[in-house]
Amino acid sequence: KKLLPSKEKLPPGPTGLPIIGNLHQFGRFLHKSLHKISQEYGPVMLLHFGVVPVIIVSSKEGAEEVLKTHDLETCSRPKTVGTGLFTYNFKDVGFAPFGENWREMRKIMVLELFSQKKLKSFRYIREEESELLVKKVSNSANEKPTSSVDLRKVIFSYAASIICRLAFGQNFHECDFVDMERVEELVLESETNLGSLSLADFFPAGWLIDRISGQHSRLNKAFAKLTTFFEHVIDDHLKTGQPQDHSDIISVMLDMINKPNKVGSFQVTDDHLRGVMSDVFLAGVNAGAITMIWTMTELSRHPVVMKKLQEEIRATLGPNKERITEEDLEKVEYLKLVIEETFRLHPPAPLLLPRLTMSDIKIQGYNIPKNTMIQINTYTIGRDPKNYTKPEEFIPERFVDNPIEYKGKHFELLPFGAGRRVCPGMATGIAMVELCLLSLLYFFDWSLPEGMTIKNIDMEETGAFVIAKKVPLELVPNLHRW
Ligand code: HEM
Repeated sequence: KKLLPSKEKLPPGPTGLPIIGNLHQFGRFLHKSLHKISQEYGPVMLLHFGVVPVIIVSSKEGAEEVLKTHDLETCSRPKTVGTGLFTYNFKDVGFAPFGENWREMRKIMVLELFSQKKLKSFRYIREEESELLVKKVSNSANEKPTSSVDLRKVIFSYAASIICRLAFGQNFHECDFVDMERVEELVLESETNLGSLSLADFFPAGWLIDRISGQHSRLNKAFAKLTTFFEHVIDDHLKTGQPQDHSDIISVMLDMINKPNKVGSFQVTDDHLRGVMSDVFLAGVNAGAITMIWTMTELSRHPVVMKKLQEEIRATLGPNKERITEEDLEKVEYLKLVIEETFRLHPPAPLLLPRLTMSDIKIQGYNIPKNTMIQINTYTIGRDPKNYTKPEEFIPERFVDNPIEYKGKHFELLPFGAGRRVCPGMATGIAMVELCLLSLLYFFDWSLPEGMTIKNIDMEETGAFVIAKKVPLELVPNLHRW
């Protein structure tokens, strides 16, 4: 009652139980449970996660109001136990509440990683890593009999190598403190714990149950692994005396930590450095890798689309190319549509990141008080028959001559979010995704492992904020003969 003082014109929602609210109505995946509940209660709902009221928005119009009309009022983030831990007490970008800390960290991140200049100068890293990826897959294709490839491993290793080279200045192919073969385990475990809901988030004495249930210890163990990895990276920078050369974001931030600022101005601390590393490593590797895996999965389930796509790619780029470059990305129109369609059906972060209202606002005519958490369900928006015909089907052609694109201006497709908190890594993420897919589809013909049929392809999901394919995708690569 205290949190929602005005009963006037609140959104509808299912009646909850005392203390636990609506938690008992949720299944394993929040986005799917909320999708189901929204079919009954409509596109703006009020639910209670324990004692915490949460507004769920599941329509294009509602999303536009939250992310565009009320951008300044809704651009803060609520705090949870998991996000506090993995972001070094909200000293990162993704989960920092709106304010100076967020503004300064986002500025540094954009300048050091995502400016036009950086995007251009990091191009050779992305291209080199995609060549290495092709070499790795070729090795399996050259084996006799040809063996299948675990695309999850290969793709995670590709994404992690790019992110770590451009952000941490670290070439993981030559580094002995991280096992690149198992990098996906580190990323997926950290992300799942970061996004997992602790009871302490929803009940006044929930922390006690978290300790008894083991949730507290699980979070801390996963966090310790990630921290150990970061400490190695930082030590490496300190050892080689790099802080002054400003060649990567870690060097730049170490330099800022060592130079105390004038009284009253913003001071970068050790926690800011680790918070940014956490964002870059988890957000940067995970969402991109997951998108590539879902795209290859959907193509394997739709051989007609796969064939059309490969024919278009090979006809456009011509035969016997030695390597794919980012210039080639401009030429392959249908690949972009296939990725858009994958984003629609498998948005990597289906609920985006939660928002917190900073003043009283109205969404679709309902009163939403200050300090209320808002979740936008892009999973439902992507499946809304008002936005898309035959929404459950994978039809990339729906985007032909269609102005909808994914950059945050069209609210029926929001894989990167929109507004002030839109993903700053969008251009890097999309370049990584397109380059990897183009390389895999130009050089190889793909088939399912022996005995497997399209019907057996498992579509089960896993994850918390970011939703991945649970069962690794195994496919057999065959080098394409011209
Ligand atoms: C295909 C790749 C990617 C996808 C689909 C993706 C998706 C997203 C989404 C949905 C959000 C939440 C936006 C919102 O709440 O409105 C987000 C935020 C964010 N992403 Fe990405 N992302 C990708 C790549 C990257 C990369 C490569 C990086 C960094 C290396 C990155 C760093 C971040 C950060 C720091 C935020 C938080 C922004 C803020 O709160 O101000 N992302 N991303």
